[in-house]
Amino acid sequence: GWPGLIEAYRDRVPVPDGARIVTLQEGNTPLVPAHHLSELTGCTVYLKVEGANPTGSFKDRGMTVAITHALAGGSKAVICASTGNTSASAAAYAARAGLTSAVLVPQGKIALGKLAQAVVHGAKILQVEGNFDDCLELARKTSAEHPVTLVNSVNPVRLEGQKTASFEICDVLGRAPDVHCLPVGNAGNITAYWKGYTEYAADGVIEQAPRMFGFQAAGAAPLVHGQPVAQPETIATAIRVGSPASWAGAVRAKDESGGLFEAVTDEQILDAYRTLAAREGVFVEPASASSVAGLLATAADGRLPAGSVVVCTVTGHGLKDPDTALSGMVEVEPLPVDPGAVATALELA
Ligand SMILES: Cc1ncc(COP(=O)(O)O)c(/C=C/C(=O)C(=O)O)c1O
Repeated sequence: GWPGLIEAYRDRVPVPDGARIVTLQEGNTPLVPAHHLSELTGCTVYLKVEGANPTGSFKDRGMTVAITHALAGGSKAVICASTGNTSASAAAYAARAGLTSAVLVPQGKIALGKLAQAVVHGAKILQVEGNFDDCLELARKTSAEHPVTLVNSVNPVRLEGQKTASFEICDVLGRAPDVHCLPVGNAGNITAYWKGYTEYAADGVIEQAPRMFGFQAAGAAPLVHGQPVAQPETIATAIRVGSPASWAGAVRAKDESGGLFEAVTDEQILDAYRTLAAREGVFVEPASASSVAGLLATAADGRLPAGSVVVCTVTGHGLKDPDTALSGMVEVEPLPVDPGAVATALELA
């Protein structure tokens, strides 16, 4: 069976000699053909469904490596700032490794499912009076002054794990896509994908790396504006980041690949979110849908050439954010135990 990322890409993911591998068999996620999106755009579109990872987001790719390194280095505790998925993943992998974990989350801005994960895995959860950017600064300062390992994506080993998604895509398709769309918050993931594609291209595994299309929420789009956003706002709380830690890496990926950054509104994100669930059968959290919102926007305005082979990474499972999913629900009165009532309710009668 699938051994997990480190074993699967042993020669490409560095771990300390003799290290005990901490894995939940993350990776090897589905690359689902998106028939409806392909029809809509005139492209051949695939979804890289990262919600299929053990804790429901792509963060597990980086965390298996970061926790393996932390354990090998004799750490007893790890810390991270998070909009939710990093903390969920850190809590799970730390628990598996017997390490304690501390997570700093922005007050009131974390999706329910992610908080539940950090709680159940036994993380020490600290809500910070500030946004994600404040949390990250606090985590960095705390780990600089105390014996606790920082496992945010500023820790480069995280990106060594996350780059494996590019390898999987090329291994399955037998080539790189022409264009890769993904949501961008703290910008570790776009940086990691570019690293993976360029490593495969340098080794001749693929001929051409894709153009990287990074999408940010319109209210939290520092890379689009070229400057930090002081008060980032979006329903897509996972990418509610005003000053990406991997800013330079993201700009390098965009420039070197001939790609682009673009903003998508919360409305476009929610439309894509609903279309994914209703037409492709794929349930993702709002931030993840921004990659598909961007696909649709750039196909509509001609920046995405028809006939392109496109992969959209959808980064987290929809169950992470049940509130947003249920916000569209119409309340219905309970029915009597009567088939006639059901038929009427379903307008079958
Ligand atoms: C579902 C989902 N989609 C996209 C992103 C953006 O990735 P980056 O651009 O690499 O930050 C995140 C990031 C989450 C955190 O940063 C965190 O959990 O602290 C996410 O959870």
